[in-house]
Amino acid sequence: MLNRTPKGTLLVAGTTSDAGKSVVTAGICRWLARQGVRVAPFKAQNMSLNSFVTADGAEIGRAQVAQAQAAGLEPTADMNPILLKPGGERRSQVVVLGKPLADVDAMEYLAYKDRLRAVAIESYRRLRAEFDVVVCEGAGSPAEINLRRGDIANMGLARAADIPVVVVGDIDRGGVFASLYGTLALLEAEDQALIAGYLINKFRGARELLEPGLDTLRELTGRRVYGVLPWLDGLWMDLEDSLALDNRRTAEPPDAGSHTGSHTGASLHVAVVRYPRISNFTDIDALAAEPGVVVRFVSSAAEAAEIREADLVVLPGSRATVSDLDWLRRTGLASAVAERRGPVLGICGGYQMLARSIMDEVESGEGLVEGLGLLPATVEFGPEKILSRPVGEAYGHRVAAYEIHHGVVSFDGEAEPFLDGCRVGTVWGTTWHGALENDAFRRAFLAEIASAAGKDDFSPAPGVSFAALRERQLDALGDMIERYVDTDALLSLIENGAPEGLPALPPGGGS
Ligand SMILES: NC(=O)CC[C@H](N)C(=O)O
Repeated sequence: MLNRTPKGTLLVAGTTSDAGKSVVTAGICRWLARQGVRVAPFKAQNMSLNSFVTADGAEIGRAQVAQAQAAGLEPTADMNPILLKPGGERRSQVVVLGKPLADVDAMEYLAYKDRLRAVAIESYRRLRAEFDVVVCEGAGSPAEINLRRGDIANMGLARAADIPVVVVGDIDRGGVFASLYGTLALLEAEDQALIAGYLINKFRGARELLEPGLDTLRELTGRRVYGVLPWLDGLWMDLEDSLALDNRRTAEPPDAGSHTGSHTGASLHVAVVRYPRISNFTDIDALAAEPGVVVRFVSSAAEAAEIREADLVVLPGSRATVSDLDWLRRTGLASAVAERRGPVLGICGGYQMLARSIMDEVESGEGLVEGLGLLPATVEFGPEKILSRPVGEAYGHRVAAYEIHHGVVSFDGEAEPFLDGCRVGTVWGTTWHGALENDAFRRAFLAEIASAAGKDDFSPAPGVSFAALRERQLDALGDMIERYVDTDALLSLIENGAPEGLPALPPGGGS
């Protein structure tokens, strides 16, 4: 426990996307919360297709939800006031304080920026008023100098609210010294004055070998290295965006611990279709967490065999149902799905694809489109976005879930109800995200899938608690901060702001 209540703030920036900002922010939140500090996470602007619905029906990025949990809080819209959900190469839906505001291309978005900066700063100020500490997460890199003028999430925020900044660099990807140095040096002097120092992330190897580089970095920049964080396996749950998923072929099981018991029978193979606009892929994490369930992502025609051979195929959520369905057809994966006899589960966008027809003047503007026709259902897109936290039942177990969609599915009497959706034979569809996180339901569903796939001997492990896994991950991140960060120095930065007299480096900081 700390001998005082620290009050203050910090912004965690990164040299690149996926440098580990979300993980570090979550870790700092958990570390502070464990010491009785009332801390809240904040990310002014997030670009992600993994989102969640707060208790009062606001849509925010999933990473801020995990960080709120790390802080012991219910998530609120203020923690991520602006969420950009890319739907095409250049277009995004702009979600402001949890509700969709507009669908814009990258140029049109510039016109919104001043207004949105004010919205974000108001959210930040509300959190500051309510909590002792606010830990902000930047977006991308603060040295995207082409975007600096309109910036809301990095130095634009830090300058507007006088927030000290630490920059996280990913040493595993290489070039960490150049990117840490260059990120600072490209910024203008006033921005540089807020960059207090660095965190090296994802380090594997001998610390002694790193030390000379750290010394040089300190000398060249006049700044601290607050810590060197180790490479940690399996700490990705909820804290990644879809960009990071590009590198992943399998959903790694988190460390389930020894208390969960084991499954019986042969492994169950799950193939998850990774379309270009896959959304809410955190739905898959609960499957990957089950011992004996092997999850693979399928994203090209070359992998069609996986679709044919898997025990279960999952069509997950999609931010662009009609164009992802078109992609499914062009890759030939659609016919592989249609030819299957074994289980298929469609979730939200994936459920919509399984319908007979999709009427969409809203998301794609394509009008009437033929679906895969595996379920006796039709979809009608509406302008209003449905954001809710439904609770229902299946297989005699309570299921708490969340919904994020414009498309409304209706099904006819041939189908049996399943959650809010339906089932015919070995094809299941639901609009609900997060259903698989409900442990008893997930086990019952997996047992049913196993028998439908002819693996009657499979029986899921009796004791996996998905909520407990999340908690353990957050604890591990809190431990990481406690162990590998100079926490006294970090606390002093949070309380006192960036030290006076930090040198400004050329070229950004003058000659
Ligand atoms: N969450 C989802 O999969 C959304 C599906 C679809 N894009 C819709 O808005 O209706």
